[in-house]
Amino acid sequence: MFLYLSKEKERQRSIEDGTRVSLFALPVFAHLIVQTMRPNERQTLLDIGAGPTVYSALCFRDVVNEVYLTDYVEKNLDRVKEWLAGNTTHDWKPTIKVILRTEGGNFLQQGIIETSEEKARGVVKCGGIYFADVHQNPVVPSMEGRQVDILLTIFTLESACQTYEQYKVCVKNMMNHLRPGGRFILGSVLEDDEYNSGRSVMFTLLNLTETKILDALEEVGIDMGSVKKYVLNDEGVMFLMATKL
Ligand SMILES: C[S@@+](CC[C@H](N)C(=O)[O-])C[C@H]1O[C@@H](n2cnc3c(N)ncnc32)[C@H](O)[C@@H]1O
Repeated sequence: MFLYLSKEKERQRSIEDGTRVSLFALPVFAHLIVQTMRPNERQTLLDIGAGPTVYSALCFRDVVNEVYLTDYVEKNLDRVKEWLAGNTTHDWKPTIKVILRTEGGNFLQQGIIETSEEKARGVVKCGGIYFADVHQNPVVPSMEGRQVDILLTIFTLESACQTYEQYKVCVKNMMNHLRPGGRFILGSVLEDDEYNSGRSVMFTLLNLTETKILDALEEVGIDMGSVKKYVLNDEGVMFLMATKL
């Protein structure tokens, strides 16, 4: 029992490390999208491999009308459904504070944290919470034949794939859910084969270089001239946003 609890704590800490970086990158991309896409061009966002998290809904609450949160693990989807129903045991307020601070907003303003969380719930209520498997086509069976304006996937492909060949197929599968002219947002661990908290290995990962990732995106019709990327060498992660041709 003790071992289980301590593993769970470490898992939580490792997820928090990744989160810190996401909460910097996603609000920046959200801001860029508002500046470059008209409201009617940015109605829908699909997050593939959201896990038990609602970061994308929180960061894009004012950018799109519908957010679809998806994952492979049913338990993760249940956590998100609990949050949507207002029954969550996880306190999202500290996360919302960080997002508001990155956005340059006044997180001390009375009621702003609660309002922001309600807005995020609203966009997920207009969207949905679905099963996804990046190895399948369609990746999200409930959205078969549907394409969204923004497709986002953070730290998912490298944990779901064991070979680079698989990775390229999964990128292709996912891209079928993005409309031409839509934005693709990727967060990836670079040049590492394990996701850890510094003390123990949490997940094994496909070891990816920046070049390999960019090559895979070029093959599936991403406009390479549109790529905006942040490589955080100290953290060993890359975030990028690009347009599908
Ligand atoms: C490291 S977590 C990232 C979660 C979240 N995106 C974040 O930034 O914290 C990787 C996620 O990928 C999901 N995943 C693993 N295999 C998958 C697959 N074949 N299809 C879709 N999602 C998958 C896992 O369930 C997990 O939630």
